[in-house]
Amino acid sequence: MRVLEDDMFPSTPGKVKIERATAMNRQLHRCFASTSTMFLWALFLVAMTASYLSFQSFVDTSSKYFAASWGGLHWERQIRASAAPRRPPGSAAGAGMSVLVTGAAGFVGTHCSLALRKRGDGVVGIDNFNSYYDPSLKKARRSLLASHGVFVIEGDINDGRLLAKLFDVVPFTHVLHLAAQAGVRYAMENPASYVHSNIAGLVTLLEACKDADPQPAIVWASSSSVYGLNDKVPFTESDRTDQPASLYAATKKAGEEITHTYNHIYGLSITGLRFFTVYGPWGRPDMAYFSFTRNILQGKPITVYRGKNRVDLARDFTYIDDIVKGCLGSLDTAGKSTGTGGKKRGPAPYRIFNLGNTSPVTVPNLVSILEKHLRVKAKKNVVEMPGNGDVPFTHANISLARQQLGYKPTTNLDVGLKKFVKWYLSYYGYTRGSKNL
Ligand SMILES: O=C(O)[C@H]1O[C@H](OP(=O)(O)OP(=O)(O)OC[C@H]2O[C@@H](n3ccc(=O)[nH]c3=O)[C@H](O)[C@@H]2O)[C@H](O)[C@@H](O)[C@@H]1O
Repeated sequence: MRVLEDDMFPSTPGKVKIERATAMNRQLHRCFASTSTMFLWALFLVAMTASYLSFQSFVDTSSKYFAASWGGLHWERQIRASAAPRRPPGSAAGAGMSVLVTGAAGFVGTHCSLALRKRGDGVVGIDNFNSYYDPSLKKARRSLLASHGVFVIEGDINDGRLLAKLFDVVPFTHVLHLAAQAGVRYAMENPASYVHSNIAGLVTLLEACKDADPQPAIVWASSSSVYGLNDKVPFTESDRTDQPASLYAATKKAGEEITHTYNHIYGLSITGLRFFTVYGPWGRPDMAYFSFTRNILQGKPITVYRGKNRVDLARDFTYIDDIVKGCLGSLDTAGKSTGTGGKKRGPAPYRIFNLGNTSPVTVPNLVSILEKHLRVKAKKNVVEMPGNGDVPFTHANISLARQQLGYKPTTNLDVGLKKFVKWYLSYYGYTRGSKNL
């Protein structure tokens, strides 16, 4: 510091004060000038950063907006192409349907969409790709559908504007409504999601259908869980369904009542299908057969629930291909809706069918079959069924579906699980005989 001062100031004493003062003024001025320059630079940088950030957020928002957006000529063209039936004119099977499949990237939705497409019907899918379970599986299903010419829109059934637009672009003859919040026990974790999809979403969809001209016929997924605490076996469509054991079941039962209202007031043709624990390739990872398979292969324990008095739980497990036949049979036999311009012109069909397998299997038996096909022993924790909405058993009477839809399940649990395991190993990259199996 000392050295610096000496260097800066001349040694002549008389001049020192003046020169020092002048020098100090210069210094101060320089200093002031550089501070204000720095201040200006700082201001400039702040302004640049702020405009960069706001530009970024604009880009983010608009890219989100554009990603979630729909509409436009290209979009409409894709929808029309996907919705167009491809049956040869004059073919024995008739002209072909144009079906809007909700939940098309879901398990049952994918299988039904493919089956419809393969026989020459037009299909447009809609799915919100939510994260209830691994969305990458839903995206893989969407790719499979795309490879067969089925276009799946990413959108929510709660979006009334989107639905109105869809009916504007395509006069769908049928709606296969499979979008839902599924899962019995998850309702205790996230009750609102059941109300959002199974109640509010359903009403939004029905509103769009009732306003559509022509009105489509609707086939939709109810559930075996509506039988709730009913203990009269096998479960028949006319049995009591006013004692649900879970919120999930209650929302499905509400769906049956809500669809009845739209049938009664607006003349919508309605078919509700009570599915019984559907399983198979491309299935739902939240279901027991799927999560058991995953855990068994990873050497992790599985929890097997048991009923009161050590009674095993049982389900009327139904293979996906049988369910698909039931869904297509329902679409084929659904009578027309009768309303136009939101007004009913006459009575329209209202039907409810069980789609089950008619031979319940206990959960421990399910585990044994999986062990056999996986060639791995399960580590089982057997615990008493918690009070979480589960019911001890299900068993379908399918006489009505057999009679009216020609529904006849042909795959037993052993055969069905063998097919599931084959798919699972291939999809998740396991190779028999290698060290990963
Ligand atoms: O048929 C139906 O209506 C319903 O079928 C299934 O519900 P659920 O039968 O409970 O099917 P899983 O969750 O696969 O359970 C099957 C059986 O395994 C048992 N389980 C489940 C999970 C577990 O960790 N351990 C276990 O023992 C359950 O108690 C049940 O008895 C579906 O998840 C519902 O979406 C569908 O509506």
